[in-house]
Amino acid sequence: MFVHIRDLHYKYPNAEELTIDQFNLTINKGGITTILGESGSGKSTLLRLIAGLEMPTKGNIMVGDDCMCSHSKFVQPENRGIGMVFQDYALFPHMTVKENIQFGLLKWSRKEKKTRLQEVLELVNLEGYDKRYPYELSGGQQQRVALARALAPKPKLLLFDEPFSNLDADLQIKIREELRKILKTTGVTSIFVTHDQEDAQALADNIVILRDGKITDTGTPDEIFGTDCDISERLAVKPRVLSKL
Ligand SMILES: Nc1ncnc2c1ncn2[C@@H]1O[C@H](COP(=O)(O)OP(=O)(O)OP(=O)(O)O)[C@@H](O)[C@H]1O
Repeated sequence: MFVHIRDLHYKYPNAEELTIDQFNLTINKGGITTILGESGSGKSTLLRLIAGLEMPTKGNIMVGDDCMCSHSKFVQPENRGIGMVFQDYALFPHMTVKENIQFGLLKWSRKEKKTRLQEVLELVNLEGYDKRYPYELSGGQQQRVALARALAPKPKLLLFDEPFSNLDADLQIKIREELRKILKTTGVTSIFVTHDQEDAQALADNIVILRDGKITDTGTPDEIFGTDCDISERLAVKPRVLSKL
């Protein structure tokens, strides 16, 4: 599913300034795009707008045939074909891996649910873990369950908000390599937000650099990081924004 963001502006009702300012972006079907920016640059806000959890103040976001603008009605992301993975995994602690993964498959038949559970467990390399509870899993395994749960309903678009920030450095490298392979196998369009340049470089087909709610640069990882130019200047958030955190 392609994503087309046109002239997007967003201001929180209680804020004085725009958090997202004249943002334009097209993401092709099947692509992996990373939004890279420092704390306070507007990454999570942008992701919430794409998910339809906030509506634009101005401009619009097309996710496939679905257009969101200032007067759109709220629709649950999963009903728009959008899956989300957060940094804290957001697994239900009282549910097994199987129950967590099948949670979003309410309308599926028993047989379809069983087949899909096996498919996604295989995809994330967790066959045989279906009866475990989240507290019986390592951080990396919990992250893979969160991914399996997001993939289970066959979303057309997957959104990731700092998905690796709770993992240690070695596991982070391993999981992001696995994740890139899984996403390319499924062909799902994906958007990551992160402040981590290595995540952005290792995962993305395309990188968008966000600063104070505006795009300062876009390109492939080679185009963004392949120069001698220090990108910290392009990432730096103005102190006045940081002072609000
Ligand atoms: N509910 C809110 N009301 C008013 N301002 C908000 C609200 N949520 C976030 N902001 C402000 O919007 C700006 C962007 O916040 P956002 O969470 O999108 O940034 P971020 O890049 O995801 O940061 P981080 O990496 O720290 O999560 C910040 O200045 C923040 O203070």
